[in-house]
Amino acid sequence: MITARGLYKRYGAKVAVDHLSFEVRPGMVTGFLGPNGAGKSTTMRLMLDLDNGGGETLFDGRKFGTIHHPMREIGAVLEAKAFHPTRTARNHLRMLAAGSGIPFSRADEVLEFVGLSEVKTKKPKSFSLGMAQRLGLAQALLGDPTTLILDEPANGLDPHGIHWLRDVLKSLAREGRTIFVSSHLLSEMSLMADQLVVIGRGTMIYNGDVDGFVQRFTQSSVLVRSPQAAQLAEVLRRVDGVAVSQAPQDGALQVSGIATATVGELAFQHNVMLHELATQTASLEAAFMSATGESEEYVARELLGPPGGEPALQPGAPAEPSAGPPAAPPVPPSQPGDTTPGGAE
Ligand SMILES: Nc1ncnc2c1ncn2[C@@H]1O[C@H](COP(=O)(O)OP(=O)(O)OP(=O)(O)O)[C@@H](O)[C@H]1O
Repeated sequence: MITARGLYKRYGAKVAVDHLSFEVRPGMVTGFLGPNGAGKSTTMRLMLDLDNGGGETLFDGRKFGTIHHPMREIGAVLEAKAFHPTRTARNHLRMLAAGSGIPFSRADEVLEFVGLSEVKTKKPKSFSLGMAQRLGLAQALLGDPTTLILDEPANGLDPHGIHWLRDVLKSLAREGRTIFVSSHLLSEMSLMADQLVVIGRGTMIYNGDVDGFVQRFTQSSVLVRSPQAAQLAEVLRRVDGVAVSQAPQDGALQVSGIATATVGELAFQHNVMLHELATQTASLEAAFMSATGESEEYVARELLGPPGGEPALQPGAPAEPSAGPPAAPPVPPSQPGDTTPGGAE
């Protein structure tokens, strides 16, 4: 169990993490979400005593600094490529193992586990980002820790790698470990996480289960198909607070502001035949956009105006807010579920 209390960090006048308190429970995966610059990495660094700031974090009731061999209790990956520049992958892990009283044989075990056995005698500087992520996870698992803290571990992994990572983290959680993982891949997070901590501009937006987050920040709707759709739409529009729209292609009704069961009851009462009646729940991505839209700090702006018109932003001109880093260059269409406007850190 991780207990974070009053975490606080300021860079000059900028408050990066603003009195964050939350718990991360064992036996499940807790996702850590927030827009770019929300303070996720800073929070993780504070939790691991890698940054000076306010507040405290307890791991099963103990502060990080008081744990004798932290690697054997807490495995962390905060930066994908933080490896020794000249050692091989295996020697890098052996060196860390030696410092924590972990047998050398464990290095080969974890390399095998993450699928890097074939390249264990290669230097990590030649590794792709995805391979580096795998080595980072191997490093985190070296001491067979009960707690894992991972910052963007899916970054750079291919679809197979992402699928593999999800299975690994879920099964590690099922073994009773505490898993705290940040990611921008929301579709992935919706498949992986049980609980969420969502922050924006350093402050808490939501702390609870995934379904609760989606329910709180989106509105579910009801999909209805009926040969008497027009008649049913008329009935539904008479109900207070209900909005009905009809798809021009197939005549399906999209109804909001009413429970699915009530739609079924009204159809029955008015002798309307139904071919389909389904609750449509919004995605985690939709909930994230709605929950964090206000707290998005770094918002990409269009570089080019309409064809033939004035550019909206001259190349090289500063983007607001002026206190932040330079405007992100235009990015290609993002992956499904990827809300990162400008890529990783
Ligand atoms: N060393 C630093 N000096 C000054 N400001 C910093 C420093 N590190 C982070 N910040 C600022 O603190 C805020 C939080 O940054 P942080 O990297 O923790 O966010 P994040 O949620 O991890 O972002 P991302 O999703 O882009 O990785 C940002 O506004 C960032 O610019």
